[in-house]
Amino acid sequence: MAIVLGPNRYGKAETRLVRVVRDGGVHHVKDVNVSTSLSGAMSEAHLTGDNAAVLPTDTQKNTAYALAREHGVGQIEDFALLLARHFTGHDTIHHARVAVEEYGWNRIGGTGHSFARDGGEVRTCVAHHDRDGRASVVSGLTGLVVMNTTGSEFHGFLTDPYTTLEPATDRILATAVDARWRHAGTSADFAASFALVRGRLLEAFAGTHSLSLQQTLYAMGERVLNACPDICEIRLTLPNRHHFPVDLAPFGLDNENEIFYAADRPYGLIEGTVLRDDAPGAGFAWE
Ligand SMILES: O=c1[nH]c(=O)c2[nH]c(=O)[nH]c2[nH]1
Repeated sequence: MAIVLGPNRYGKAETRLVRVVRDGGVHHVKDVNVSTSLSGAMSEAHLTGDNAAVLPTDTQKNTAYALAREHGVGQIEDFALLLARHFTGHDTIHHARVAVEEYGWNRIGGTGHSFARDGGEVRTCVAHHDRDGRASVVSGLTGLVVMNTTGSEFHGFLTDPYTTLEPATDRILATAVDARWRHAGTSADFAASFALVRGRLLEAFAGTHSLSLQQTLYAMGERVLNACPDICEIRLTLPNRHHFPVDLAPFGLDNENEIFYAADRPYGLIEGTVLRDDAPGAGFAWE
């Protein structure tokens, strides 16, 4: 029996980078969180402590800042690809994974330099690049909180001796959408495609008469794939933010679907992938 080194990677997690571009008195803000993760000829580093192949995580952080200065940030997918491609320019770095989150800021006060953070929604992406020139991009969003106050049912489910859930024919359906979608190529108009996907997700959530969150999930994925030829696969994670009608009978009050307890846990967690049946292989895109 021998003990050997298995898969490994390393990088700088969560480099916070804010870029301010000044157009006279009108400022533009890009607020991102960059995480790099590199792999390659790292055996000696692990086995003998020889660091000759190791590009320090500190350098990786500096590279994010420097390339933002030289090239701007632009669409996070393009910036992530730029960084990933850059790192694989080193002989010892065979593969780079770069994840970027973007936080939105909205203008306030009419000053040109005042902003308020854009709720809890975050735009995301993960780019991969290897030394053979293979690359992939997955875009996404998290924290898109949505609710339908009617148009949602859940009944006809499997029951057993532990079932207490009452069938529902008119319930609140609420979730915080976490969606990630895989592009077939690496050169999309990522701003336009993000806007299109976000719009279709919202449209499908609002427009689907739901018999379950699973059914809504599929409808959302299907709507995105129908609208975006460049996207071949979408993965959705939908926490079911349960809203339970409160029993007000002890107080002599009725409650016709009006007063709810918004529970934060436990929550149902509905996850699924919707893809084209001819989607090209994902390779390392989801790693
Ligand atoms: O849309 C739903 N899907 C479920 O699988 C489920 N399970 C549950 O208790 N409530 C719900 N709602």
